[in-house]
Amino acid sequence: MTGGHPGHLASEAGRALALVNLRDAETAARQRLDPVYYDYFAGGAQDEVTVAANEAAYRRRSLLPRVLRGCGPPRLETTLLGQATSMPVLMAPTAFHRLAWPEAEVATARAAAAADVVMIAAMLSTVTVEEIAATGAALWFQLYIQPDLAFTESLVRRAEAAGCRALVVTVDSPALGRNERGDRNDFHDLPPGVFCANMGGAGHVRQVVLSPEISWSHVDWLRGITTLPILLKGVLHPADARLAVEHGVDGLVVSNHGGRQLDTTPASLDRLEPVAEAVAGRVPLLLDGGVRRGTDVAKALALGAAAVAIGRPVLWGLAIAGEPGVRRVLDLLRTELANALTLLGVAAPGDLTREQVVS
Ligand SMILES: Cc1cc2nc3c(=O)[nH]c(=O)nc-3n(C[C@H](O)[C@H](O)[C@H](O)COP(=O)(O)O)c2cc1C
Ligand SMILES: CC(C)CC(=O)C(=O)O
Repeated sequence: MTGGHPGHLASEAGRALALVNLRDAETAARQRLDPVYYDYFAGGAQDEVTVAANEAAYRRRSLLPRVLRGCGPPRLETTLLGQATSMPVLMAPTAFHRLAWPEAEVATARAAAAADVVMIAAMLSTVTVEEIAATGAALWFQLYIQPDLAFTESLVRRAEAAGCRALVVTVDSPALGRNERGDRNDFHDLPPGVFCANMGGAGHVRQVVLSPEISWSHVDWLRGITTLPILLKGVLHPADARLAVEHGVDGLVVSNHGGRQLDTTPASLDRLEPVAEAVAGRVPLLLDGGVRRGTDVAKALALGAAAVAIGRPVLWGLAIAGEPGVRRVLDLLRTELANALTLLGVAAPGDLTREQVVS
């Protein structure tokens, strides 16, 4: 073999190609990131019990392949709430991409567009939703409903005008989770030049309000002001899933916010079946938290998710190499998922069945 291992290349493309899996991406990102920002991205609430539980839940379950089905190469294309995507994997909304890479969410969105996956753009992005949309990526918009409903409505109108195709309302955040890494690092403010671009205007940047006053009446209000599909992100209890359907919600993201809100909540994967039973197929379910392997995606789909979302791995790819880094993360997961489905003996994600996951 001639030439160096791609890891020896200094270029962004070389660094991206050197990644063999999503776990490598965290290791490589950690080497490049300011330790304070690494801690912000990697960390969770308090003892990080839930952060660990999310990944452990995938390890606890086994996959049961079928043989001799002659399926041919699997087809990964999926449609979610009318949105076509190249695979059942979305980018979860994550705040503050400029802490990872100068082009921030624009680089992330370019990777989403190149990979033909949906990016759920965070309300707390460091470039505006209009700039993110200008990349041509398929976007959904994540919203923290603000007590100032006029301001919240203005954000919804901007997301609609920018072409976002769904609203993802985060409901697990009536307060901020207690991130002790941030306390130790004294990381409580964004550095100069980094700000919540969607919250700006009239010369000042609004503080986000994570309000314990937000209730189902706000969901009803939102339902009344927009025709976009509404998903609630952060539902773990079957009773809440039922209420969501009754309130006209179009989809749910089963999520514990990557273990960053209430610590010691169960692994999101462990809540998928109870929530699926409660909604009984009336709305599609997404799942996030701890998805790091194609086999993880397969397990989530077999247990009832229409798709999964990944949070931190996107940030790791971004921190390593910007757009090519994020593309690499998505390519690796796509290749792993295709390989897993082939080995499972299924032709498409929708052909996975419940009994192919055993405990
Ligand atoms: C650094 C970081 C910032 C996040 N910011 C948001 C946010 O602004 N809004 C939101 O709904 N979820 C946010 N999340 C949660 C993610 O959407 C997602 O639920 C979680 O990251 C999934 O777990 P994973 O990182 O293990 O894939 C954030 C997660 C991380 C790691
Ligand atoms: C600033 C926070 C509200 C963003 C977030 O959701 C998170 O860091 O998990």
